[in-house]
Amino acid sequence: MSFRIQPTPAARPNRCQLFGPGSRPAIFEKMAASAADVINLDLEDSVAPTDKDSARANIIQAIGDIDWGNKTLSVRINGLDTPYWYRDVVDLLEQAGDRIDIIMIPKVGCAADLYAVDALVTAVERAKGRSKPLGFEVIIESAAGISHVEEIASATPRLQAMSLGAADFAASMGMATTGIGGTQETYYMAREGQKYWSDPWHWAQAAIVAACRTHGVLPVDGPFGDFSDDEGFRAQALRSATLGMVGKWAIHPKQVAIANEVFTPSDTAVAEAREILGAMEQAKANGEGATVYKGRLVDIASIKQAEVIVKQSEMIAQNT
Ligand SMILES: CC(=O)SCCNC(=O)CCNC(=O)[C@H](O)C(C)(C)COP(=O)(O)OP(=O)(O)OC[C@H]1O[C@@H](n2cnc3c(N)ncnc32)[C@H](O)[C@@H]1OP(=O)(O)O
Ligand SMILES: O=CC(=O)O
Ligand SMILES: [Mg+2]
Repeated sequence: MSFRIQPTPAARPNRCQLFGPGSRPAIFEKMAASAADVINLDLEDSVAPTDKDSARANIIQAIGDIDWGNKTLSVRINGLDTPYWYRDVVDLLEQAGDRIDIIMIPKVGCAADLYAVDALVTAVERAKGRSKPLGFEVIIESAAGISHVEEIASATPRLQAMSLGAADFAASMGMATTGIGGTQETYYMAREGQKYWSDPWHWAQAAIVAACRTHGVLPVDGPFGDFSDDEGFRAQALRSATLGMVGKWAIHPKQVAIANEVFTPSDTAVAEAREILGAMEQAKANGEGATVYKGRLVDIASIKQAEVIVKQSEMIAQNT
């Protein structure tokens, strides 16, 4: 381990973030009743420009009126290149009360974007005497965002989570696709007449996970647009979990259960992790740093791997 210890991210479940347009208040109660850990009420791209003001008013009303239980409640504000974002921040902080936990800042391109929002949020919080500091989450969904991902991850102590936004990311990168996440038909290797599909999101996800883990931020996989494709959603979520992400967005309620299942360590995985910890306890008692578990090497690094699974499982059990 480096002299600098890797910080621990917020200890809260973030297996699924369920989105809904702020211009569709009829679904807010359904979102609150869902099994998602995080609710994202949207003011940005699912809301038409003509509906921005009414969507903001809907969300402010609903934050106070609806029982959101123990969910993390987040509002996605508009991007810093729009005329809407400052009004989103000011009205939410001045009118929505303390129940809002986080704002999600889209299309972040550099640390200075977060500095600007932090300055505004801090001023309004001080003016209003808000007792609970507002958290931030960001979406990496542009060429600039992925290029500056590490400085963004370290930009402010308010930052709790960072998502990959596959739709805008693809557009910004000039990728030849209209698909939102998942397998891309044209991204394959060919050998002996067979196609072998590859994962065009992998490198961006890995960069996000590394930046997040360096700075104690939760790495999250963003939307999977084809909500009729459960198998595709599950495969994408499994790849994200394997890379170190802690959860995934749902853009339709049917995706929530799959995300929760994938990002909750299974009983089998937890049992095996505990057995590895037991095997290493025994090894330690024997004065050994390494031993054999089910025919494979386990050593002191295996303790840390097993602890990731056990701690995640315990944290979820304690908070859901
Ligand atoms: C690229 C990005 O930025 S993604 C993030 C921004 N996008 C969003 O927020 C979009 C969120 N999703 C939606 O708006 C909707 O789910 C849509 C438009 C995709 C589909 O909506 P519908 O056509 O109503 O879906 P469908 O008919 O299958 O809905 C089934 C039920 O789930 C409800 N429902 C639909 N979406 C949601 C949601 N996001 N949250 C909670 N409930 C929902 C419907 O009201 C319906 O309820 P009912 O059975 O009581 O009538
Ligand atoms: O905002 C999300 C995206 O995929 O774009
Ligand atoms: Mg986007």
